[in-house]
Amino acid sequence: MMSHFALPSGQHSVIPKYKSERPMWEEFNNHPINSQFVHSDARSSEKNKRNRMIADIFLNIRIWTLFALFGGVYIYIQNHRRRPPFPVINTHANDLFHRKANQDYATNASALINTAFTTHPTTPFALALPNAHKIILPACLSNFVKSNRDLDHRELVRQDFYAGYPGFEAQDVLHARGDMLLDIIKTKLGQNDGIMSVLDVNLKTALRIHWGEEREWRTLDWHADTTVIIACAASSVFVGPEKCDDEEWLKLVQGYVMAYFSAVGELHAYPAWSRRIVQRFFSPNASACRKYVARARVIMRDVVADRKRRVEEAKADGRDLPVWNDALAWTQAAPGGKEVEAGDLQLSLAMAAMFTTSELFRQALIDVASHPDIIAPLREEYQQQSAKHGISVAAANGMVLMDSVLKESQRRSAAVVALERVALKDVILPTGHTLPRGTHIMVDSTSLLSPAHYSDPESFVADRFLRKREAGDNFSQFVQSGPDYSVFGGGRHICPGRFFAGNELKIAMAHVLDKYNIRLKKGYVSTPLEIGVYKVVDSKVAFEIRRRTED
Ligand code: HEM
Repeated sequence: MMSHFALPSGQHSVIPKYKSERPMWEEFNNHPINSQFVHSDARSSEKNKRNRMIADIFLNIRIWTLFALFGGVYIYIQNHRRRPPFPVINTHANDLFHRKANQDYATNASALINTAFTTHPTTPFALALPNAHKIILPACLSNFVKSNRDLDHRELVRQDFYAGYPGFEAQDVLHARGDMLLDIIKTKLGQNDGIMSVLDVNLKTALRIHWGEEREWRTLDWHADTTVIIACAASSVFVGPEKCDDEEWLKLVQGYVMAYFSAVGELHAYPAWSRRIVQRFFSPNASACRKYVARARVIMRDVVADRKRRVEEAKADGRDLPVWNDALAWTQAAPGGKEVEAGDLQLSLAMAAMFTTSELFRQALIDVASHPDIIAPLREEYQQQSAKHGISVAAANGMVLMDSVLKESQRRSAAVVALERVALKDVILPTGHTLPRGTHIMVDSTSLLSPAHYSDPESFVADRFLRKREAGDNFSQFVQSGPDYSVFGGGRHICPGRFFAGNELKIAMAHVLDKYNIRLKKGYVSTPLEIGVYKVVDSKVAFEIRRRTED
């Protein structure tokens, strides 16, 4: 994965290479200058004495008893401290190291939650995750959670995703206390006609390069060939023309996102006290993150310097100044933007946008390929809208069937919880229960697959949300959040990137359907994979494509 990395030129000359494989202290003792102070016989008898002392310590039963005692007290305190003031639904007797609880969580979370609601229909209960207890609140509290300012999303993400650890700087930037990046996402990315044509051109190019022009059926390299399409589209708007189709940059952002989320998953499994040590010294994914950050900073500093140079040259020549319409330019122009490493900003955008959007792209592709009768109406809708409005926000807004398809795919592949928050102080719930400060909460979202809310909830119904929308339901558009639909969150933390994600996905899906025939391998039935309370799109799909002849 790292082979594409060239270290910044000249770096080897500033970092002196340590010349010996021996431990540093051994070198110190053996160095002529130091050894002259110690006579060699005296030195060896000293060494023997020291070795005997170490052996004595390790063979001493009292020392081991002390170790065991401290260990036991530590585990007791940890378990005691971690116990929440609500019933835990995956607790087991004699499960000292939470192995059974973790196993239950990993393989059976949604069933556990559904069962728990039969005994606690309107009151909170707790779910033990490998890194913390999470309190699950009933969906009837979702509006309370969305509007309560003492229940914070950003602080939760900072805690759960280890902001402040070296290599995880993208997280620090994304969930920093200021609003610079969020404002840019909200104001510049969402409803900006200027970026629609950029997305359009780059998606066409990305599909031609990565999916090809082959007129015979072939199977995609599913994960890589779908992620790269979203990476190219997003990069065209985030980093701009210099790097949006640069192979090293595209690999870097995809590699960082993958390494970062893998490292976070690994760290969850370690006790809190050891995570910084593991992250710093024993996690290859975290170490990859540090290298990616260092390289991203170098690349982005060069791009920023080059842009500055071009502006200066244009000024000197009396030419019109060059203008860039991308997140790099917007952040550079924003107050405080220049103080943040441009590389970190880019990685943080990639982290927020890449995984979420490419997962939904994959799910929508699977759903549409599994329901081929919907393909012709979707193609027709795109043709009509682009003929009427050109490639624009208005055209994307007019793609109402595609909007419904995306929301339906999202409904079926969403996590069984939403609205993850941490209590910044003690919070009294409308149920009368108190959430102590520091409590992590999630709100039940199992209604997304409940027959009480959706007829035939397990099935993909392409126009389900379109019909609701036509019947006057205000919460049925892709970007809308409602009391029972919080896949983009809600309240002041609602995902600011949802408009951009919607536009990007609509154009990406339209181009795929316009240019390719798509299908799943014959007989293949795909379902999302549940990992705890989250779901990931089927990663093993044999997804087949063929370039269409009509153009
Ligand atoms: C299908 C794609 C996406 C999904 C499903 C998604 C989902 C979410 C969710 C669930 C939240 C938490 C909201 C809450 O709990 O109230 C969130 C927050 C956020 N999202 Fe997205 N997101 C997507 C795409 C994007 C994109 C494309 C961007 C950026 C360009 C983005 C940027 C952010 C940011 C910055 C936050 C933090 C907001 C805050 O803390 O106030 N997201 N997203």
